[in-house]
Amino acid sequence: MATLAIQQVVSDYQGQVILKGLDLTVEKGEIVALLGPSGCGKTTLLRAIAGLQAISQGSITINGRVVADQQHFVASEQRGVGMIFQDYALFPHLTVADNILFGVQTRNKKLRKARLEEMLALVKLEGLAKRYPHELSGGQQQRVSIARALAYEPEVLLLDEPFSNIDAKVRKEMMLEIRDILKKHNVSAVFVTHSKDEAFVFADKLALFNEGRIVQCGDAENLYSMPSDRYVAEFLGTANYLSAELIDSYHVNTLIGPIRSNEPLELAVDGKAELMLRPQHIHLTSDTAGVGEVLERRFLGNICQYLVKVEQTQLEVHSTNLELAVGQKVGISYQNHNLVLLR
Ligand SMILES: Nc1ncnc2c1ncn2[C@@H]1O[C@H](COP(=O)(O)OP(=O)(O)OP(=O)(O)O)[C@@H](O)[C@H]1O
Repeated sequence: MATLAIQQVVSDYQGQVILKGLDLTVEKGEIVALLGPSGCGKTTLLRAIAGLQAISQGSITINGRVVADQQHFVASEQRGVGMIFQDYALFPHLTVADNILFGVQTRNKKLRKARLEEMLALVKLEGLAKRYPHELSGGQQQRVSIARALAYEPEVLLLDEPFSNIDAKVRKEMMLEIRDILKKHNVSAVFVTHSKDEAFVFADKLALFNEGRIVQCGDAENLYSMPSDRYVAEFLGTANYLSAELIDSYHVNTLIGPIRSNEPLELAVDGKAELMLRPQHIHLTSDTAGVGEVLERRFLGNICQYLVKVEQTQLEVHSTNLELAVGQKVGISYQNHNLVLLR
């Protein structure tokens, strides 16, 4: 049984439909990123799961218990969800210890003390129990908010842009550390972000949003290498497109010659499509009789980013060949992979 099941959820604000029929499941111990640009409905879905936003259609089920549908609305505090916000939302007048123990039900002093110590050790804040939030760094405050959410032993942990206030220099390290904590405790989590880089580092599975819909859901590698459309392809990285015509179920003809796919291709009846190639799939060689011409060269350290013109098409190429100059003719080949054809 999935920890969280969202089925055909629709939600609106004053008649404006924000979530347009979403399906999503989160398995036990899985971390799922709700990823997409600003205003696409990620936070609205998180709020609907938390019970802070009503849904008008569909259902939300946590460990087999319906918490929201047309007949049911379980109050937020009875859903077993923990929330971590962008601004940490700690109680400023409570110490670290009291913040962490805020949602812990038991009144048994021994159990409370043991839970506090376990949580402080987990988030590496031993010795800071008596401090107040304003006496902590941003990263330490974030750890307290995590300890508070986990101390309550939520069935699902919800995180709303939890890393956006953390200094870019330590953000990745912090994300890996928190991911490690969630994995150790087998916590099921849903995490909102507009950053693909954060989603790649922190999540097991990505649900990519566009205007109130989930356009594709799966692990990062699968979405990156097998996007269902141009929106997904471009949200997750640079994409080049070449007009392609199907030769047979493994080959297409393109401006740079025939290209072979490792897996059989699926294509519309007319046999025409756009072939998506990532910048690192294209190889360049110095060749005076080559079909391409280097228009731009940008040195990026271990690679060069080239803009190459082939007839009317421009391709962005990331290459470890640093020797090519602007104006030079180049031969173009490709790395063997499973081709992606889009309409
Ligand atoms: N309280 C509200 N009243 C009316 N409309 C709202 C309210 N909150 C959000 N909206 C609208 O709902 C849409 C989705 O907002 P939401 O906050 O879910 O997006 P988001 O993907 O989380 O964006 P961001 O990354 O900017 O937080 C937006 O068009 C927004 O203007």
